[in-house]
Amino acid sequence: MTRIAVVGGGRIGEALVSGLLASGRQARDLVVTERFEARGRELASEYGIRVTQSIADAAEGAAVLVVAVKPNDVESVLTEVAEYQETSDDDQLIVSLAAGTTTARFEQLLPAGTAVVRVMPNTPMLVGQGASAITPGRHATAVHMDLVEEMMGAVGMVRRVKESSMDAVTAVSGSGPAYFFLAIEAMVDSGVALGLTRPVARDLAIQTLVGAGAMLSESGETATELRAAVMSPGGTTAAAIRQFEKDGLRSAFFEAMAMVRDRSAAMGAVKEDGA
Ligand SMILES: NC(=O)C1=CN([C@@H]2O[C@H](COP(=O)(O)OP(=O)(O)OC[C@H]3O[C@@H](n4cnc5c(N)ncnc54)[C@H](OP(=O)(O)O)[C@@H]3O)[C@@H](O)[C@H]2O)C=CC1
Ligand SMILES: O=C(O)[C@@H]1CCC=N1
Repeated sequence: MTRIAVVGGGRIGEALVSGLLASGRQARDLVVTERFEARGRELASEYGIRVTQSIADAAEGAAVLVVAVKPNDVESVLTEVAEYQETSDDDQLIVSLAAGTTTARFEQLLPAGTAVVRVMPNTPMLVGQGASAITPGRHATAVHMDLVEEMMGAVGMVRRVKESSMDAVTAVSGSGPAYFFLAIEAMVDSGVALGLTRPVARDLAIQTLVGAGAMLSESGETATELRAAVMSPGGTTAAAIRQFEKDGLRSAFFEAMAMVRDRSAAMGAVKEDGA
């Protein structure tokens, strides 16, 4: 099976590894590079995978090299990857999970002709429920895209998009889990303020999100139709929705997600001097 090296064993690197193992991929086909030694030991013992501090060590024999470090660390990681590729016969497919960073930026930092596929994943891939968008760099072929689609498809759903859509994808699904986590925090606190115990408020709020999500994905009805079905005329839900609209919840989403788009675009700018 295709050997995958993941550079960066943080939250998203772990989510990918965990999701891939749960989907049936063998631990011997995965290797992680993590510079923080204690974190590396934690991942090795939790998942039974090989963890190394050396990028070259992980890259050797891997068909795919996934870059799962913070955007600020991408340049130093790719410098090491480029050094490795220039001294070896391997020509791995490079898969970027980094927000904002364009395939052009990756190509600038890697040997000429390197195949790059950019992915915007999200953390629910940890439990096989991820949502990813993928887009090819200039040298990625249909075979490379199929390979990445299969890899990310093992941990959730995948859509192919144009690279110009990646900032919007980040606003919807990349950052999206955090919006729902925030909503749950607020619902639990509010339930407690209204007299529920915290465990009861928590269980009810979480199952409500899970159930609503299942209805959205399985019923074939739109969010608007499903919301209307909860809102009895003149009833309790209508009172809540009226207050949310009065407080600008809908426009808060528009503004917050435009902020994500702008932040992602600013991180992605290709350096003019090619440095
Ligand atoms: N978290 C999320 O929900 C999502 C994140 N992403 C993207 O994924 C990437 C990673 O994010 P996230 O996992 O949250 O970040 P983390 O900080 O949790 O993980 C990054 C990890 O990479 C390690 N690292 C950095 N440089 C190297 C190196 N040279 N060699 C080996 N390991 C290295 C870091 O070590 P150290 O701690 O020592 O710095 C850290 O453990 C980012 O680019 C982000 O934009 C994309 C979609 C969703
Ligand atoms: O917050 C971030 O920058 C990353 C990208 C999408 C989700 N987390």
